[in-house]
Amino acid sequence: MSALDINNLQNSFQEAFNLSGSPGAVSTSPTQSFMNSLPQRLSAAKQQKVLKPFSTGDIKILLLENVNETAISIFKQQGYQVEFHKSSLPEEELIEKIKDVHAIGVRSKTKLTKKVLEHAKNLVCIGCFCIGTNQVDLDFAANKGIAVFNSPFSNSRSVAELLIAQVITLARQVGDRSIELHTGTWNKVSARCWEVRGKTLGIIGYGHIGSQVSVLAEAMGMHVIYYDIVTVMALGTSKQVPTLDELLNKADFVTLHVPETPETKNMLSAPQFAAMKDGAYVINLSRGTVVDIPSLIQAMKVNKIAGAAIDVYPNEPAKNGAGSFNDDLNKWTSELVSLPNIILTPHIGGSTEEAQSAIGIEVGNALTKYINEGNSVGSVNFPEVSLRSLDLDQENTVRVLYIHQNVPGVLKTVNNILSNHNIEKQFSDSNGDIAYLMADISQVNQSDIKNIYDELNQTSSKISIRLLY
Ligand SMILES: NC(=O)C1=CN([C@@H]2O[C@H](COP(=O)(O)OP(=O)(O)OC[C@H]3O[C@@H](n4cnc5c(N)ncnc54)[C@H](O)[C@@H]3O)[C@@H](O)[C@H]2O)C=CC1
Ligand SMILES: O=C(O)C(=O)COP(=O)(O)O
Repeated sequence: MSALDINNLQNSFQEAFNLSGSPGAVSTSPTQSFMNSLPQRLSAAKQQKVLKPFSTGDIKILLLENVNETAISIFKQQGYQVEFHKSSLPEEELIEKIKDVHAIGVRSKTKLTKKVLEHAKNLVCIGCFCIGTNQVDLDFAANKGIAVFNSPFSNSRSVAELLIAQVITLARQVGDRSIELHTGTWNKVSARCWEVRGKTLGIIGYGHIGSQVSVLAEAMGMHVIYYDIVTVMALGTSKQVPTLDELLNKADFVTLHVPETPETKNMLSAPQFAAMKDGAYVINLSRGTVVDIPSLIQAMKVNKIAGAAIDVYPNEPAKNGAGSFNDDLNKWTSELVSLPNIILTPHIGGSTEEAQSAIGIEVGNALTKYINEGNSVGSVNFPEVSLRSLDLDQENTVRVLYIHQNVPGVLKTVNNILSNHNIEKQFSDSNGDIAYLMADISQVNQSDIKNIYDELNQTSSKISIRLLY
């Protein structure tokens, strides 16, 4: 089913959206219900405490951190209710708002921790409108039946291009010359300014971004070496080196493109700076936890490191504005800004029109397909399950979405519950402790729907259930 076809999937019913409190007798007919006005249906549902067909107009989405308008437009086309904020929210406000919504869209700043997610009563999915997903407690979300989606490479090129700009900017001390001239000082120098041709770029993390960087750097005549925890195919004439130390010993420029994990925390600290060539340059466009900034400051003060470009920080301000990047946030900020040849950018690696627009479309469509169809393809914490579209021409067909613990015997129990009906199609997959079964069943009468729901709800390994029709 395409994103546009999803518009048609209105005859659906979803207890997980919790529009009507606990389930009671089913009283609305699926075909008639979509024709009713939303306020009518809502008020009927509230009074009778019935399970009722789901309408996209009931879905509430909270979008934070200036998620792109392409996503807003996709959600509005579906008729979802969209609440949009330009910045992230303080934790207490986030907790208040997350209680009510069915989906939330964030970028890299908003932390969706266990503490926050515990308050989410209706949440079925999270969209990270970026690459990184370290800001979300993925395991906790999965165990709560909340699928998380991201955009794995829509901003990779933007990051790689910025890295190339930073390599040349550092090699030529462009930042310092620009600051000087802004304040009226003409300082024409060539000492310790270099071409990048023939120099060695060391890439730590040769994934989507690192490998793109490799191609661009070689086009400028740089030699490329890289270090990664897995063996990755070398592009062009680049070479993988077996240890981080070897990379640090050989590279003129060291650039980081690893995710935030416990293993990458302070990956560059005092011993690693000591292992680098005298006069090397460091660039961090990955995550603020990966470089130990006080050690970097020290290495720059003794001229071990000739320059650095930093885009990401352990603590980043919640919103744009003057005075927000200061020592209250990161204790060393004033020391960092006073160093020569240091380029500081406010986490803009992925911030281009092209990237943001593409991310909005990609994640917007992924959330829509999950909400409307149960299709979890692309999820980072869930089994990836999809079925072709629900056959709307076929009367009395219901899609069962059953998220459960991955333990023996579940399929037997579930199929036993579904066995009075014709199982048209079914797909099930697991990812660690979580499993997800999707089935389209036909020959289901209105009165059967509540029974199916109740029986599935009593199964011991159930995490969450949605029924769409
Ligand atoms: N500054 C910005 O605006 C942006 C920052 N990022 C950051 O860049 C990171 C990398 O992005 P992608 O290249 O798309 O990720 P990716 O997942 O395609 O590649 C990451 C690579 O790092 C490697 N790796 C993981 N742990 C490692 C370790 N301990 N040592 C060495 N290698 C290790 C992986 O094997 C993989 O090849 C993201 O996780 C995100 O944190 C991404 C986009 C924009
Ligand atoms: O894509 C990523 O992981 C990034 O770091 C970019 O984050 P942002 O969308 O700019 O908050």
